Amino acid sequence: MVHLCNLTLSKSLNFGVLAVRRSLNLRSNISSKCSVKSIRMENGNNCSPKDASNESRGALVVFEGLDRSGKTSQCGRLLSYLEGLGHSVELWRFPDRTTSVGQMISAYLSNKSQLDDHTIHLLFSANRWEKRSMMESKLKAGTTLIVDRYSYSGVAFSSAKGLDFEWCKAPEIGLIAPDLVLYLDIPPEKAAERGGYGDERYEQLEFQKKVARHYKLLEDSSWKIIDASRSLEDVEKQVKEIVSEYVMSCQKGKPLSTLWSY
Ligand SMILES: Nc1ncnc2c1ncn2[C@@H]1O[C@H](COP(=O)(O)OP(=O)(O)OP(=O)(O)O)[C@@H](O)[C@H]1O
Ligand SMILES: Cc1cn([C@H]2C[C@H](O)[C@@H](COP(=O)(O)O)O2)c(=O)[nH]c1=O
Repeated sequence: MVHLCNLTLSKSLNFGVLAVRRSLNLRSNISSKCSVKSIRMENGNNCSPKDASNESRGALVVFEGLDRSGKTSQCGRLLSYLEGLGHSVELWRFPDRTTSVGQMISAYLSNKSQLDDHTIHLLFSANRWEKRSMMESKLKAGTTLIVDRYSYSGVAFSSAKGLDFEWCKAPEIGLIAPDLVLYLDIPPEKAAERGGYGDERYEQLEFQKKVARHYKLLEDSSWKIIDASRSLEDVEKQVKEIVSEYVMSCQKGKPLSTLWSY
């Protein structure tokens, strides 16, 4: 089914570099605009007809899961692994607290400010939109992006507060769809036993149980569920086994697509 999306992408705002850019950059074919017709995909819509041209690109690999499920630890390990294989790869995270929007989010999460639930939801989304065009450029230039949290966190956490699920998804429509979502699955009670839990606003056991239920509603064909209650090394091994295949298929020219299919 043909689906019109007519996206006009904003120019990238300050690219607060959490990203670690290293290693070989195999190609440079940078286009930061996309204004277009799209075709429905399994977990999203094609970004533009041009993106269906089988050009080599980097993969968008997203880690999701409850607070303290081990995402940051696994992102770091995967970064080292892919760099070791000679890939161009960067590590990103959302919220990106370095931008002015990100600083508002950070103040909210650390209980230094209060915001209406809808407002903070839209700020989280805006924080992804301000990176959207840079994300597309990097991927098209052949850089694989490992991203610590993305739109799924946005929807799972806000809908767990009671906001309408579809309303929560709406501002994410048109962001780049991940090629792979690695969901680190852990019982909320076990995550709560891990270091540093309880420092920020959402790190409360009963709330995290609700978030886990809302995450499950978001699972689609791009997801792989990983048992994150195992050792760091066992989780790392499984992540590596899964990711290589996705990086290769993007190198072979899998088209970019956008969130969100219905
Ligand atoms: N598989 C594991 N087994 C035991 N401890 C782990 C494992 N993975 C991570 N940890 C520990 O749990 C804590 C949280 O890990 P990490 O920061 O990677 O999680 P996170 O999902 O990124 O957390 P958050 O979302 O709250 O930022 C750290 O102290 C880390 O060393
Ligand atoms: C991206 C995103 C995150 N959240 C929540 C999830 C976590 O509780 C915090 C971020 O903590 P981290 O240690 O920096 O991962 O924010 C959210 O509610 N909505 C989002 O879009």
